[in-house]
Amino acid sequence: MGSAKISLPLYERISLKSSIKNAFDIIILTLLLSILLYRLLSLTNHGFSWVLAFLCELWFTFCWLMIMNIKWSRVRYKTYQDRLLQRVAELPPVDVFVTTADPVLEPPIITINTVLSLLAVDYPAHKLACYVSDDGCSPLILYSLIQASNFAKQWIPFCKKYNIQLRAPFRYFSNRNYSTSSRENSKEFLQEWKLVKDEYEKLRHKIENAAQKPTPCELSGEFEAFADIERRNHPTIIKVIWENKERLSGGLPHLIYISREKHPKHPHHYKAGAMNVLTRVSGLMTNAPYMLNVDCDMHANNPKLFLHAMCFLLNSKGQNDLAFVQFPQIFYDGLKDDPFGNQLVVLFEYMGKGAAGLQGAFYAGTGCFHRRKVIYGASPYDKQTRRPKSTAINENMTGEELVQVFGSSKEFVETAADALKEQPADHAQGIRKSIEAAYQVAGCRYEYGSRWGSKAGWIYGSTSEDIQTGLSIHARGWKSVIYFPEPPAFLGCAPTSGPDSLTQQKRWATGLLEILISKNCPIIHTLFGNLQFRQCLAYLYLLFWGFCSIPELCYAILPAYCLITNSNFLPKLEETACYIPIALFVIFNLYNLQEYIATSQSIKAWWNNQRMGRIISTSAWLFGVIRMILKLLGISETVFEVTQKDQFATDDDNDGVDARAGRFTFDKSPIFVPVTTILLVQLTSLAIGLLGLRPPADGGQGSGPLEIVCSVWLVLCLWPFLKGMIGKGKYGIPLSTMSKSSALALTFVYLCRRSTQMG
Ligand SMILES: O=c1ccn([C@@H]2O[C@H](COP(=O)(O)OP(=O)(O)O[C@H]3O[C@H](CO)[C@@H](O)[C@H](O)[C@H]3O)[C@@H](O)[C@H]2O)c(=O)[nH]1
Ligand SMILES: [Mn+2]
Repeated sequence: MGSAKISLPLYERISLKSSIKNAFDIIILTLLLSILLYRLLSLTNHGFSWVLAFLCELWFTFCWLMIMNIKWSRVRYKTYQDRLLQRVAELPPVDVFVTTADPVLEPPIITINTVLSLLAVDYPAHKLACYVSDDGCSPLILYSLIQASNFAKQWIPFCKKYNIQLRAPFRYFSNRNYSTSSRENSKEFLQEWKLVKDEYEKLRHKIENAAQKPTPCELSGEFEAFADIERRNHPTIIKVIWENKERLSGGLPHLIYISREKHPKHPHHYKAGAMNVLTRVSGLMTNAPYMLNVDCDMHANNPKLFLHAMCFLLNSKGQNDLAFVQFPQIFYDGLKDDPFGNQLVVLFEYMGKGAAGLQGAFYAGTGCFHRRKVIYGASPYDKQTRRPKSTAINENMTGEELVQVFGSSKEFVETAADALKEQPADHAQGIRKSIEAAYQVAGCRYEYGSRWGSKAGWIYGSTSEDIQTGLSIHARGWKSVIYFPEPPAFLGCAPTSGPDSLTQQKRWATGLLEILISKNCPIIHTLFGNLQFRQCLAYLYLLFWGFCSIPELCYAILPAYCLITNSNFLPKLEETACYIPIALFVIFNLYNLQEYIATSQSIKAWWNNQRMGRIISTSAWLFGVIRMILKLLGISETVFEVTQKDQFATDDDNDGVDARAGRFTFDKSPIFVPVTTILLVQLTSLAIGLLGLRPPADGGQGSGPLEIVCSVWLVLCLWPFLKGMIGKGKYGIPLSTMSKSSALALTFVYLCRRSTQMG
């Protein structure tokens, strides 16, 4: 092996700068600034609506600047796996974490498919350990994992022998189109295929049957710990389901089940808490220098994904300050044309790759490889001094300092010291030797008096623990990348209903605002830490999502207000200035549409996303703000509401998916009130405007066609709600929501009318 080869980089970073796109960004910015200027110059001739419009547009311009900041430095990467295998004699160990929280919302069959896909990746099995955290403390999950590990003994050799690409069995067996190679058509293969498929079907039935029963099996033996326990009040349960004792590279990786202790009196910090328990228990058992974390619904879709990640993490040149490798969240069996705007393709393509071109990609909570020492709170080396940038947590800490940060478990603190020094773990005694210590560090009181959740591990205090944790990593000066391999590394489930998407967005908005008002605010990290200025702006763009609801709401109400009061907030068609908003509207939407087309999505998907954008910002994000205020006032705590995961196609086609699946459904939740109200207000104002019921205009400033166009556009955006007004059952807006919204809409119309009479 020549030394020239050794020095070849394992990945390449390619800039995606596009001057055409930048030109359009600038055109849009110029138009926004022109509107602002026009409003300032004509402020004296106009009243309240003009000022409000100005303030909203000021906010939109600010947001646009932040968006430009992210998009202007987009990068993509390319990895060289062949060089990796030439360069490293031995691949490093990786601990894999899977989190699940509710056996009903997250069916175990989905979780075990994720686990099976990860156990079967192309990576030496004795370097892998898979830890499953079950926050639902469900014997069904343990039962399913035990069954799955038996099946794995057939599944993994089968995948490796025939080099199967899709290693989540439910996906593989529902999709056979690509098995075209001659080997895969041999008689031997077909026989084995049939055998494995039958075994998988048996496994599936076993789990489905077990799910029907109150308990999956008798709660004795391995399951005794689950007898007489409550989900929110129970001791720790840890089970080593499988240990690769002989440390065979072709064997089955370790598989460990963990349900951490819970007690109503002690906060458990949702997913972040679960991740920290996984971190500690794995530290005791295997202490791999790298860890991969995935949500239970995100199966591995590319068997080489670990090698891709290692190309980044082991590339000596950039190695020193690269903290994590994120893979994008991509969803399988998404509904046609993304009716609920939750497939996030454009978000990852532009914002993900954009942030990667700054200090680093955002951590998205799943599909991410971390360095253990980074999660433990270490800082990167300063290039000049060759010392860690910040001295708080580092490899030279004394035993006492380690205890202050990592808690009182002597065993764990020893492993943490090794992890910080990047010293390989000693596996001689097997993983069961530390089981007692593992019970201790999984206890609900363990973290008191330590720095878990503040300086070490996943950071607490936000329901968007992913962004918060990534931010604290970047704040120490680390970098990160996002990589889009082909085929995608992971595929997961997106929420399959309108309400679920709104709940998810509400949680995100709340969590992001929680970060903004915490001491983890990016502005503080830029002033006093190592967060780069442009990266800070990129974070602010995300953290402000919730606040966008207020200008969006005001701007949505403006055309209606103008139609009802016969005033205007946009220039008249006679004025040349009217071309500014018209041009902005057309160019902005075409620009946005182009991003959907460039990512191979349909025009309908663009339309659905932009319309969900209006719905989400005026409902879910608004509730995010309300939740944050309630938390600030100490009235209620924020909670992590787990998203329902559905498994679609188990048969050969997915046309079987209900044609109505994309239709919006409603329930009694107050989250539907604002949008319903906006719609009612638009309809009323259009009726007033079109039927000539407007009051006389004040000095020739009456509303014009542009206000009508805005109002009609909004009605089109809120079409699912219009359908909901006449829909029945779950497709209809409940009467209680309708009455609340009607009352609000009537009050609004009345107030508008009164203001004209008084004015
Ligand atoms: O108390 C809890 C709550 C949730 N989870 C797990 O957290 C994961 C994410 O939950 P999900 O309901 O799927 O939320 P999503 O909105 O789909 O998740 C996105 O947003 C979250 C932050 O809001 C991130 O943690 C996720 O990684 C990211 O995919 C799942 O594996 C859950 O099992 C727990 O382990 N414990
Ligand atoms: Mn999810």
